[in-house]
Amino acid sequence: MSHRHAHPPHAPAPLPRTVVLVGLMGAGKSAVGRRLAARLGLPFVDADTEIEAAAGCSIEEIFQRDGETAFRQGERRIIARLLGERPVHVLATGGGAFMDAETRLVVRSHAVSVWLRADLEMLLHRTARRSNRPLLKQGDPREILQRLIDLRYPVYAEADIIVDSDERPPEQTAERVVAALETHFGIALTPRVPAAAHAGERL
Ligand SMILES: Nc1ncnc2c1ncn2[C@@H]1O[C@H](COP(=O)(O)OP(=O)(O)OP(=O)(O)O)[C@@H](O)[C@H]1O
Ligand SMILES: O=C(O)C1=C[C@@H](O)[C@@H](O)[C@H](O)C1
Ligand SMILES: [Mg+2]
Repeated sequence: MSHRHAHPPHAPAPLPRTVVLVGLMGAGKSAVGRRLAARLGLPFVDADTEIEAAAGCSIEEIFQRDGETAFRQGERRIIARLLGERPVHVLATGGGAFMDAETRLVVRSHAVSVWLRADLEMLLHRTARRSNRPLLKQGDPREILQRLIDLRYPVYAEADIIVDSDERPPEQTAERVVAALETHFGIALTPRVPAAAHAGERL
């Protein structure tokens, strides 16, 4: 009967599409994406990491050795493959990925896109430490990020959903993405394996 296939009470409404996170370097695509995936009980995939694994070296090395154009080609190919082959997941893209028209088309047809929007000061603060951002080493980070904001924000604005990634902790940003997804799809999303229920079963 239909009951046998019904979701157990604590199962989520299944997310119909992969969530693709877009935004500038430091927007929190990786940090928020990892938490969002955990919250939704979905696998988390980081396109930058996948590109590095496929190339066998870091993004900085790809930029140095093969140039940005080659990196962009690899990025386009890997994102198309991930969205075509992987079941529903949370995908953090590299900051430049959504600028590619072909990638935007693939994202539009396979996924729901979420722009994590952050202002210049926030981005500067968050990118001050970590590397893997060869673009920020080409000059003054403030000037570079401001230029990228001017260039990219009108395109990021094409995303299905926009969530502000501000000074609040990434967990809260992830929760606001969940709420926006619920509104977008008109469904209720609950964790696949609620921590409390899981612990309870083990007692
Ligand atoms: N509220 C927040 N939301 C997102 N990230 C935050 C927040 N607070 C602090 N961070 C930190 O900011 C840093 C940059 O975030 P993250 O690496 O996720 O950016 P990104 O969008 O993946 O950038 P890139 O495009 O370069 O990969 C991380 O160290 C992250 O932990
Ligand atoms: O904004 C960008 O163009 C980039 C962002 C990073 O995620 C990496 O994909 C790479 O450093 C390029
Ligand atoms: Mg990242």
